[in-house]
Amino acid sequence: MNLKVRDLAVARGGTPVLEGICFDLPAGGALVLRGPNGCGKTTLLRTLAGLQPPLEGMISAPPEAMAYAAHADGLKPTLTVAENLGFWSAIYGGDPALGARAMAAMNLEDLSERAAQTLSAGQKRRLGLARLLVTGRPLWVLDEPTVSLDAGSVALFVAAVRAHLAGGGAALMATHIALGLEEARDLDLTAHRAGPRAAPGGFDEAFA
Ligand SMILES: Nc1ncnc2c1ncn2[C@@H]1O[C@H](COP(=O)(O)OP(=O)(O)OP(=O)(O)O)[C@@H](O)[C@H]1O
Repeated sequence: MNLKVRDLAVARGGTPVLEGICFDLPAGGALVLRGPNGCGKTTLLRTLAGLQPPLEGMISAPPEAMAYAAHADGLKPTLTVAENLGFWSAIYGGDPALGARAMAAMNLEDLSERAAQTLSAGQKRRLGLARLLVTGRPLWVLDEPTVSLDAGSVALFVAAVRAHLAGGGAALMATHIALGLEEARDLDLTAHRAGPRAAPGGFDEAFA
């Protein structure tokens, strides 16, 4: 599935943050959002994933096409690793066999019977990323996916992304690190910071 974004403007807490965002993300492609802390990467990803409405602009793909992995891993703390993946597989209507593949891909097999709440931060993150693999959704929307991961786990993550792209998926992610995913394009958001806007229905509009 191709994702087209045109003239997108997004806000956080009622304040415009970014505007004029345009990009194409074709099947098999990866795009990395770059920009300093607070520039609006998370806000843009949340908007694309359908968690908040855009101020304006067009997003061609529906949220149902996307698997969103936020800062919080969204794990069920009292369920085991295997049960978490089974839970998410059932939610997304995916193939239950994908759970075993996801565990292998993110090196979770030895932890399969451990409750998620007993995992280390990096292990929890690996489980959060394994969740992507059971969704069966074509567009991965990832916010700082490598936080807490060691170098070996970053490599596993990059391999999982590459496999997803090779299968016709696409990935959009915000990260501050160099992933070694050479095929990914960068989108620098610095030039898209939103300027001040007239409030709709304000003095100028009412009396012009
Ligand atoms: N819940 C909130 N209410 C109001 N403003 C918020 C809220 N969350 C974030 N913001 C503000 O919105 C702006 C964009 O934040 P956002 O989290 O999208 O940036 P970011 O580029 O993802 O940052 P970082 O690299 O630090 O993760 C920032 O100025 C931030 O302070």
